Amino acid sequence: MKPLVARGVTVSFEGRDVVRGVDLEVGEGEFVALLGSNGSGKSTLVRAAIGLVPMTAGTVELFGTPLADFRERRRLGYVPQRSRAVAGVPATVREVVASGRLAYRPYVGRNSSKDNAAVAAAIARVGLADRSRSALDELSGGMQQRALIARALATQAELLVMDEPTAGVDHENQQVLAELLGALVKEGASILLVAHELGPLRQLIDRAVVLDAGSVTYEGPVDGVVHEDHSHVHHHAEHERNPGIPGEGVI
Ligand SMILES: Nc1ncnc2c1ncn2[C@@H]1O[C@H](COP(=O)(O)OP(=O)(O)OP(=O)(O)O)[C@@H](O)[C@H]1O
Repeated sequence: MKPLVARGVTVSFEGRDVVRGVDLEVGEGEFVALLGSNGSGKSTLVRAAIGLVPMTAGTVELFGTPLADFRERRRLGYVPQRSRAVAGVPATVREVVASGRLAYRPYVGRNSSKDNAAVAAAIARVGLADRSRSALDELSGGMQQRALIARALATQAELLVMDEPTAGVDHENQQVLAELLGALVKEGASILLVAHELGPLRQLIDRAVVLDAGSVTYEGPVDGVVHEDHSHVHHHAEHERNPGIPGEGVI
């Protein structure tokens, strides 16, 4: 059963279509990259596909179940854009990762030893064992990103949806991320990754989908993607409109 099948997805904000009738699939064990410039609708599309943003039109099935009936949230690991997730959150690495286990709890209560073991394993896996008590906002961008990934790992998700995990992350951390994601795919995970630039992740991608102004303009091997870094053109325009916003993809 395919982890994700989306058909004809349209999302409108204030009467403007920012995603226009997009089809998107992620097969079992597949690593799909969703590429495109700033504002092309990538985040909105993936957020709609997992039910975080309402669709104006279209259908989505997660693991063969229509989105509206999908209850197995634990099968899904969402790694939001770092800025969206981290801004103003004083939590420690451990707390953030432990929040990934909430889907397993039948009611609010203490963590079980199984929860604690899953949290510790996920933190170790991303190489943050010695930082688990650090506040997230004291860590580097790359470490924050790894903590967010650990949260998704702690849920033992089958489909990981990651929004720009490489944005603002140095090359060494991108390499760590590539190794980690490569290992997860080998273990059978499916991944939908939103990105501007793929860096060391490029070699892992099975299929690329390019969005432009809310529509798919390319789908196929990553080597066939042209003008991948046209994003910078838009990117600068975005910054001029939002001069207070620092860094790549930090909106
Ligand atoms: N909640 C919202 N309300 C109104 N407009 C929105 C909202 N979220 C996104 N938009 C607009 O929708 C368009 C697509 O945004 P989206 O974040 O999906 O693009 P993106 O391709 O992911 O870009 P980025 O790389 O900057 O995240 C943009 O013009 C954005 O301003």
